[in-house]
Amino acid sequence: MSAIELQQAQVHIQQKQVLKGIDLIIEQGDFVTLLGPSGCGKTTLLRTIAGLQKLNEGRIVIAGREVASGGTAFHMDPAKRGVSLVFQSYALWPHMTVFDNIAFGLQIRRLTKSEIRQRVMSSLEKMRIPELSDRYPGELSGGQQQRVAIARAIVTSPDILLLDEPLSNLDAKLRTEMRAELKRLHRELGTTIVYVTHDQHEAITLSTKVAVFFGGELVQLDTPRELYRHPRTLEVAEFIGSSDHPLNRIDGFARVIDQIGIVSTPLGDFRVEGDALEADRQVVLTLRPEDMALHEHPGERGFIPVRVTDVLSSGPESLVRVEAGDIALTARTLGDTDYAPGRMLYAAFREERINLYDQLTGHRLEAVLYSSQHVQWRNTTNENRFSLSC
Ligand SMILES: Nc1ncnc2c1ncn2[C@@H]1O[C@H](COP(=O)(O)OP(=O)(O)OP(=O)(O)O)[C@@H](O)[C@H]1O
Repeated sequence: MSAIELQQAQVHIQQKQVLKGIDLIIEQGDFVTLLGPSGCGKTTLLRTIAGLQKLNEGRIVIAGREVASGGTAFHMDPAKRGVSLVFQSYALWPHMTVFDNIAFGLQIRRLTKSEIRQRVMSSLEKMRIPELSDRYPGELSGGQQQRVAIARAIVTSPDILLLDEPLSNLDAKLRTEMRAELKRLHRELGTTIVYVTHDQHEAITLSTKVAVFFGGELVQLDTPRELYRHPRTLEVAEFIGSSDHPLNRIDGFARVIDQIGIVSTPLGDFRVEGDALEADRQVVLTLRPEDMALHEHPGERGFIPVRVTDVLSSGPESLVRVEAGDIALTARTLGDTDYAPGRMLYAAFREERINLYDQLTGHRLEAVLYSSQHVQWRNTTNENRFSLSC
């Protein structure tokens, strides 16, 4: 039985369709991150699962029980859904001690005093802050307040924990620390976690699966590794790993010649195997900066000559920006690389990491590309071209 199942979930807010028919299955014990740019509907989806937002169309099923249905206008009370929500703002009561903040949810369940004490302290221990139990929220740092908010959410042993950008108010160092804590907590509790963030680094390091949203639609649900390696659309490819390490994009034209699939690009021809090349079409090849190596010599495999434009070094790694004719490319290298602008180098691609997209639809084509081992270097008038030899 899945932990959460959304079927064609639609939500309208003030005449606007904020969620456009979401189909999403979250398995028990998963740590699923809802990721996407600001305004794509992540928080709305979390609030709809929690029951703080009404569903207009579709169904939501939690642990086998229907909790919301657009068709029958059924809406189960949030308190009965077996979920616990932690907000971005910690929402602690300032006039209560940490202990009382956490105990509050248990007191209304009519547990005995000793049961409450035992559960509150166990929850504080899980968050590694038992010594803070008598303090007031105003006496705590941001990171400590966030730990208390999470301790309060787990004290009722919910089956599902919903976290809405819980780390966004913390500084970078604390955020890294809390990420590790959340990962540990997930491992130890085995609770299903649904986590909202627009920070892709956070999504990739924390989650068992990432759900990527654009404009109220779920575009891809995958493991972090698959999402990074095989983004389903160009939009997802650009979004994942974008800001610091821009994706390399090369336009091409795919066709079949003598039953061999070929993609012609300004950098040369690639041989393609796959079932997606039945018709001539404009395509885009993408390659991450770490999948392009730079060499000082041309080698035997027909590396592509490139000219260095600049180098951005951050110490542990360097981004080397180069040009191959009109095409700008970025390579990511380990260490403090230093090439003078204008220097000629030779680029080699990890072909198995190249993704191919239909330029018109932006969808990824199922295809495998081969370049160097099938391509012979040809010294033509245009030094950036190399040609196919099969
Ligand atoms: N109460 C509301 N009134 C009007 N519009 C709303 C309301 N809540 C959400 N919206 C709209 O719904 C869309 C999705 O909002 P939502 O907060 O779910 O996005 P988000 O992906 O979580 O964004 P962020 O990362 O900025 O928090 C936005 O266009 C937002 O303006």
